[in-house]
Amino acid sequence: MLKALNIQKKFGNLHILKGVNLEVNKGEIVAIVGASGAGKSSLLNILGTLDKADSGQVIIDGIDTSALSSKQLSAFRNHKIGFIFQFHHLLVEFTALENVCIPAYIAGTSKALAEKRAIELLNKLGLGERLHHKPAQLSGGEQQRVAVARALVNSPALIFADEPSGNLDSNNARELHELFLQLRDEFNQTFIIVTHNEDLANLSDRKVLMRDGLIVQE
Ligand SMILES: Nc1ncnc2c1ncn2[C@@H]1O[C@H](COP(=O)(O)OP(=O)(O)OP(=O)(O)O)[C@@H](O)[C@H]1O
Repeated sequence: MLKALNIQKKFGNLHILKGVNLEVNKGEIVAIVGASGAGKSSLLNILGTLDKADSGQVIIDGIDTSALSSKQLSAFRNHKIGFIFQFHHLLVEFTALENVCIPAYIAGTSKALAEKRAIELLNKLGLGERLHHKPAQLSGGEQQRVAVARALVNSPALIFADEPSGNLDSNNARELHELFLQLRDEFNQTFIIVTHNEDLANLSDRKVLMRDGLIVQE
């Protein structure tokens, strides 16, 4: 599903990633853990094609992403990758349903089909009664579940999450973690998650420990 080969990244004089190799299989939940500053978010951004490595390759679903132009890469991200961040980044002036539909519209899906898929997902995530609420009218946990539905709407091959439960209380965090397991079990969904949350790291299929720009244990 994903293969990263010898990923290197420098910011100025700082050597942030020093040759990271990682392989992730379909249907796997992989947690990237490690101390603050180890390079976890930098790695996630490169694996998710939001940032470019100085050298090395990221191959997703058999496609070498380093060979894609920026336009091809945008389309690739829209179709193949879903993102969930610590702060949900929902658009405040749009409803839950509209927020979930937006990536589908960008992918060229018709309004009818996008809404059908979005409603299915929002129902599944327990938000069937909240379709027309705007983010400010939703709880933090609900907002994050809308962000999960948005990440799923184009049926991505891979979901990247950076501290997805970092902004949630323990009950909402637990519910979100259970949702990830359910999506893995039902849809064989693949997740790569950066987290400091030990519960989430422990329930993942594999923990990858980063230290000082390298994976030190898989
Ligand atoms: N755009 C940037 N420019 C310069 N330095 C950066 C940039 N992004 C990250 N860094 C530096 O790279 C190092 C790794 O940062 P990164 O955010 O990947 O760590 P992390 O392991 O995710 O940390 P945390 O757990 O605190 O989020 C840090 O020293 C950070 O200051």
